[in-house]
Amino acid sequence: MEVLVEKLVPTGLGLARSPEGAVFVPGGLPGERVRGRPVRRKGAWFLEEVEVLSPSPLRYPHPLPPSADLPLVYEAQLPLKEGFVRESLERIARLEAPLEPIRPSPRALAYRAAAQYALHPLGGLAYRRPESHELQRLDQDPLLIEPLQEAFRLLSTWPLAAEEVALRGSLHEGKALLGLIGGDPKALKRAARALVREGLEGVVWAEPHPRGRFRGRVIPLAGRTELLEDFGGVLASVSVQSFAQVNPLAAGALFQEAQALAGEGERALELYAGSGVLSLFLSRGFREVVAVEISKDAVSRGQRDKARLGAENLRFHRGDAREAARFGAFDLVAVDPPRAGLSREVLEYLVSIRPGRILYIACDPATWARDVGRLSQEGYRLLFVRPYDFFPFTHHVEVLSLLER
Ligand SMILES: C[S@@+](CC[C@H](N)C(=O)[O-])C[C@H]1O[C@@H](n2cnc3c(N)ncnc32)[C@H](O)[C@@H]1O
Repeated sequence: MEVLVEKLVPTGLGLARSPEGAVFVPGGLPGERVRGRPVRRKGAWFLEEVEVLSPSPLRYPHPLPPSADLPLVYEAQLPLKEGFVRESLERIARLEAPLEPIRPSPRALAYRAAAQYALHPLGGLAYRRPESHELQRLDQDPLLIEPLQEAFRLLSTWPLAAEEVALRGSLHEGKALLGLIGGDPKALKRAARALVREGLEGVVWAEPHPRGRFRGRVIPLAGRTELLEDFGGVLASVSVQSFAQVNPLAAGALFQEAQALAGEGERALELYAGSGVLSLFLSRGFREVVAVEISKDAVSRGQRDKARLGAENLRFHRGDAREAARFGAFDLVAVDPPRAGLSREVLEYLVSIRPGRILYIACDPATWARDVGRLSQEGYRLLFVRPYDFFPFTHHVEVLSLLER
């Protein structure tokens, strides 16, 4: 089938029309004629084995990793991402709020401070296609920050008897940590020590787990387990084991603007707080801040960051955001949930305590729009929305927003 890609939809797929109806085109850019094999999945048509017949003049001309699903010159990515947020708001929340201009990533390349790869059995790092066992060997990843580019080169020369690697770097320290997932930790110890001698700052081993990386046992093998990173002027810890923002420069700018929007008050709550970097910002303007996070590693890093920075008025609670009701009422609640958005319980909690302001940071515009739509039915007004580009060369877009009742 041959079609013309008309636009990109918020999931990053190209959209084209055919005599059979709408067709989604992975990797197709607006204005491109493409050819591929139509496949019907979940009631929609998708093109597979896509061949671009007439490339867009805006197509990025240099190599990118397979995970980069928006291969456009940087300036052309930004209006598309802004459009994804506006479209989600209008179509899902049925709201027309003024959108602040998207804030570009301070770096279009070399911005990723965290990444995961499969290890190729013949050595080197590889990309595993979603829902497939097929491995594609990679010889570089220009999206990685410099210390991770070095780690990438080092790992390309060492065959390692593990299944996957997770990398975390720090721009502030100029260093990199490695997580080896799978294999035998005893057998990997010598390699881990050698990798530290070659320049990595630390190596941990993690047991593969069906529910995701770092859900099982984690054993430090050599060197350090944490680094310090600068997020908008706040020095906070990062590790391979638990969430920290992938693009520290872009996230730092978002946290600064979030703090300005949050202003001052008595009590603030952050749900889905990670190691509490945003809470550290909020602790400057609120008498008391409570940070709720489910990951043990993130909470223990947060506790140490809090002690090092002297944020006496910040309190961590390790637990599920659904338990928030036990902490009472707050002037401001900040949420930064995973892609699934807020759970029903968290929405019910917000509606019941009715904080004056809700600061909502989102990594998925569709679930954010769903939640914002629900909150607007409960009397909240969407006062501020700004898309942020945390992930150049991918369709992903972050949203900073403020609701007020
Ligand atoms: C998008 S991250 C945001 C972290 C933090 N705000 C930051 O910027 O570093 C989402 C966080 O929510 C946590 N999380 C996921 N489900 C949770 C739940 N049900 N209750 C509490 N935390 C949860 C994850 O462990 C992760 O740290």
